[in-house]
Amino acid sequence: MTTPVKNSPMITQYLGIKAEHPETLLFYRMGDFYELFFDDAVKASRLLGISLTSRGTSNGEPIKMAGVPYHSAEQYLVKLLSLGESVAICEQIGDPATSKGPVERKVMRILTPGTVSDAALLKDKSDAYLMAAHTKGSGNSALLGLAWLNMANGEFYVTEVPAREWTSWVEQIHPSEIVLSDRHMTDAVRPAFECVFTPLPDKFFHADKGEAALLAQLSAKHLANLDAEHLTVGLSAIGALLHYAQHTQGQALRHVQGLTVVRSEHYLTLDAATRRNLEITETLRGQESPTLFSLLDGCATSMGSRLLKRWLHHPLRHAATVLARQTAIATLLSQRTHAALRPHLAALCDVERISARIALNTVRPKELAALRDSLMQLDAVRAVLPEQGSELLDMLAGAVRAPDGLLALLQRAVLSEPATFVREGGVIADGFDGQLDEYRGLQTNSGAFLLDLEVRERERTGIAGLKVEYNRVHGFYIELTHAQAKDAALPVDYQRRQTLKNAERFITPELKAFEDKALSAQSLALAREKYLFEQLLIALQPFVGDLQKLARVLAQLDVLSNLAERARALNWHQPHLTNEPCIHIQKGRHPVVEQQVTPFIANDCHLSADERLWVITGPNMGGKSTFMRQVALITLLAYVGSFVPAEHVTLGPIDRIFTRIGAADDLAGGRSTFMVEMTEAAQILQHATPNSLVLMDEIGRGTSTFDGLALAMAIAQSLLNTQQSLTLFATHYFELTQLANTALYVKNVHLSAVEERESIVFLHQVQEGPASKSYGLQVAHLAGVPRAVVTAARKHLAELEAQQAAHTQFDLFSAPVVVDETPEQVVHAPHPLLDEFAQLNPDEMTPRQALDALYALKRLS
Ligand SMILES: Nc1ncnc2c1ncn2[C@@H]1O[C@H](COP(=O)(O)OP(=O)(O)OP(=O)(O)O)[C@@H](O)[C@H]1O
Repeated sequence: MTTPVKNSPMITQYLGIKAEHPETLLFYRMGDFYELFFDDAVKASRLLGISLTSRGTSNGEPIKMAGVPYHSAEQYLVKLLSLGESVAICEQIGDPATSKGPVERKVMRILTPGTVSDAALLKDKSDAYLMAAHTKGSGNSALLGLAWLNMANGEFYVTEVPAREWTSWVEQIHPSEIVLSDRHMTDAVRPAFECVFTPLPDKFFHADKGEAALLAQLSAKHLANLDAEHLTVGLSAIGALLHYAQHTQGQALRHVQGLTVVRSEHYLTLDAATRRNLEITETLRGQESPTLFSLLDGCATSMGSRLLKRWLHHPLRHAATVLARQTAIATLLSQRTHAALRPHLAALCDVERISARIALNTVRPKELAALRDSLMQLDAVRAVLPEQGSELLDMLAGAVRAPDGLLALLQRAVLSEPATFVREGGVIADGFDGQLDEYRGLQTNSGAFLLDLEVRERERTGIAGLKVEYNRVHGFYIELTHAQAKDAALPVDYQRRQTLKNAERFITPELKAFEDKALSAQSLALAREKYLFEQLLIALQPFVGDLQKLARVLAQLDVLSNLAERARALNWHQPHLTNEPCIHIQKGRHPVVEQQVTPFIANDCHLSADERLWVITGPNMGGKSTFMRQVALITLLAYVGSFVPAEHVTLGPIDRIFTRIGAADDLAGGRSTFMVEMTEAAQILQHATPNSLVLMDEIGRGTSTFDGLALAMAIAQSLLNTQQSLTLFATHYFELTQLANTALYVKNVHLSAVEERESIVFLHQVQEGPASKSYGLQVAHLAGVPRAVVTAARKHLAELEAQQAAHTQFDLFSAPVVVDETPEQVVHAPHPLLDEFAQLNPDEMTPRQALDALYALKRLS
């Protein structure tokens, strides 16, 4: 037989609410504290380092309890969210004075890592996205629907892509939280980085419901109006996303007013490995600097910094938009406007996030005051913008306007320096509301009234020493000494209020009426302000859409003027775009490395349909990786619309940048160095096109020499002949430099270095031809490998070279004998092995066959 559970009414209420939020920490408001109970209390005390106590019993057991003060809850919430926890905020909504039993409470909103919008809980310069994902079909044809929302500004996106691109998209968007059907929640779907996964019942991922929710959210009649008529599984993701987002906010998402349908063909694709390798916003070690973003971000506003980050991660393929940005930067530079613009932009508040907070009814009075002050700056911003030269700037300048009526409303409604919270009062401006002015008048004018009353009562009673006074316990009173009270014939309306040792206190009907008014004026004023603030928020709702547009305009101006300033400070130049697939860079530099190394040696790069593949050799530390990355970064920056770190650049249309750089184990993912290397290579071979830029650094290094060489050779040939991509191929396999002798469109270059006694001096110059040697021993010496070891290695090397010379009829490192030379083709003295070699068709060989063929060649030598 089970004994009934004995709980207090309050704990019964708590358990009822908690049952609706089993996975979420419940912050249960009790007076000035948020309390947590039972397991939540244990978890919160561990995560937050707050003390664990107990209060009362449940079922005979002490109830564990931990709490945080209401006024400093934010710091605890920041910590919990950063740890990936979600918190349900349960407020008291009933009046404690009139409640029988526990005061009524309700969960007002749920804070989750992907749905926060409070400025204090978000990073200034980063966006936090909530994403929902769903798939349809299986195998190679499986389709992935992704919808993602930036709760802090209302931006809402959807796309449908092949399901195999899951990791790449998740790493690109980098959401803080991903909502998935509980059917799909497996470890296999988890991407490499930390992210919170929230399972939802499968019924929420329903395309029809998604369509209905989307149309209702955006007040649209048909999907075609939203350019979304082709969506299928994307709608399922949208449905779940909107449901979850509204559920957490406990209200409609009024700031979500549009949908961007993302199409891969709009953007230059950067796969996950490339984003990491190029260190766009995070170094390979996961730090925020030095990165391309940390170098470029001198934006005057947080809105600008966030937009710059988005731009850097989304280079465009639409040349006209890229050109428009370039022209805007050039115009700002030529008219030196960027410097004049900066102080005006720096004075602006975060219009983007404040508009979202207005829509979500979470805006604070000080934010409205900041918004008002920013709107007053807009004329000054517009005044310094160049009048002609860039259509984009003209368009932006035209849009730098406060929405009609908004500024006037804020000026009338909000005090110049309002209090932090409405509950403190002192938010609504004088003159905005007659009733509030009257309540405030009662408080401020009470001193004058009391003095006047005192004079009148002295006259009426003839007692010169009569005093009108106030204390908190007894309120207002007229005070007389015992003698005065006895002697005088007091007016009949004097009622005795209190008798003290030395004095008598009286009250009159007039004073009582005043007291009632004055004492209630303060609380009436507070209540009135709260009401007026709520009304103000309602009145502000229609402005949200225009404010969001204004925020986007200001952010663009900030990014463009920041890119202009950076271009001038860093000596960058405007790239030229052309229709031919090519990358021509003169005197290019690596933007980040050049800040750390002086002098940085600028280098050229020329890739085109006629010169598709550069085989890059040279010593370790020679600068191969730096050179390859700088080519990719210059390409990326050019398609962001920025100027670039090079003297002259001409670029054709580029669809993707692929990088296979560096070897890192993916221990967490259970993949070895070689497996990672081959997976990335496979991705490249499957997706690269003649318009792709491919960077291959030391492919094949992770396995045995022959396997590695065979694979490197076969991959290079495939890129050359099948994908026909623009390729930089850095390698330590000198055998690969032979490719230029047998194939068209290949060029050897090397990073130069000179020997100095036992050591080596790197020149970091890209020069034509293959490297003459690898300088491995000199680099080892430079790195501090003991002299004895280097000397022993030198001996081994001499022996190996002697053996090789005995077995080999040709010297891989010697310069080829040139018989005839044309710009397109170099003809070489025939070699007996080459006939055999020419028979091979690497494109049709498996890596194993390539390896076998290589052994066969070796036996022939
Ligand atoms: N163009 C340059 N001008 C000046 N210094 C450079 C240049 N390129 C590279 N360096 C310097 O050389 C160092 C090594 O460069 P990098 O890593 O690109 O060499 P690497 O040839 O790829 O070496 P490894 O083969 O060992 O990976 C860089 O950290 C930088 O300090």
